[in-house]
Amino acid sequence: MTQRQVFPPLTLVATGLVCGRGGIGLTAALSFSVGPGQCLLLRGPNGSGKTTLLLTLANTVAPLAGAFALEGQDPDAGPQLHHCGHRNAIKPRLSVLENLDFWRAVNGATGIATRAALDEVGLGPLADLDAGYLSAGQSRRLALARLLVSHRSLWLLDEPTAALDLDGHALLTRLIDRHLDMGGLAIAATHDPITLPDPARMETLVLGARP
Ligand SMILES: Nc1ncnc2c1ncn2[C@@H]1O[C@H](COP(=O)(O)OP(=O)(O)OP(=O)(O)O)[C@@H](O)[C@H]1O
Repeated sequence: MTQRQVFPPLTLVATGLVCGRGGIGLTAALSFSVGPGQCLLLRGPNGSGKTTLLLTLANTVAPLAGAFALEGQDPDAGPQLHHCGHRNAIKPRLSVLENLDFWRAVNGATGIATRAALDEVGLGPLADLDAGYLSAGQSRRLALARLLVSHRSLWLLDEPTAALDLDGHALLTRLIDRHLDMGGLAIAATHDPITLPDPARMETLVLGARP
């Protein structure tokens, strides 16, 4: 249950959505909805279209058929989604803090302060290190920190646990759960288990093997 509706109450509705690459369909016609305080887990074998579905919902790849909409959106409210893709989009010559400041400037300073976000993901002590020196898991934590400084209703997360240690998994669970508490919504493609304290908040969509 949503504890306090900080984000606008949006619902992502997909109807007969077929996603693909290069004109080749990867998914069946998908119909689903994700409302405030809900998380949809995307599962399925390699190549089944999880990343492609996320890219489609991020308006990066055009759907082959069907449609989706973020219902309840105020057209004047600016971007409502943040896509956390496979790559961490880190600039190696900038410090960890400068990387996050950059993204906060690009996305709009609507979330929490950059130092607070770094503390939250455990990177506070590394704020002044060149980001190119971060380990794989630390780089992933920096990508997660971008979610916190950006304050977007809809999180699209592609393999968010990649390279994270057990503490990182717990961190991710905590971040998603708090986001849902605030009435946000999340869609996460993952091969790892993600378990929220309230399982009723989470649904799973399994994509099939590629024909
Ligand atoms: N331009 C293209 N033309 C044809 N097929 C493509 C093109 N670009 C990507 N593909 C194929 O589309 C599929 C992409 O799958 P996608 O990355 O969405 O799957 P996934 O479920 O996220 O996989 P994984 O679990 O491995 O991350 C792959 O099989 C890839 O080879």
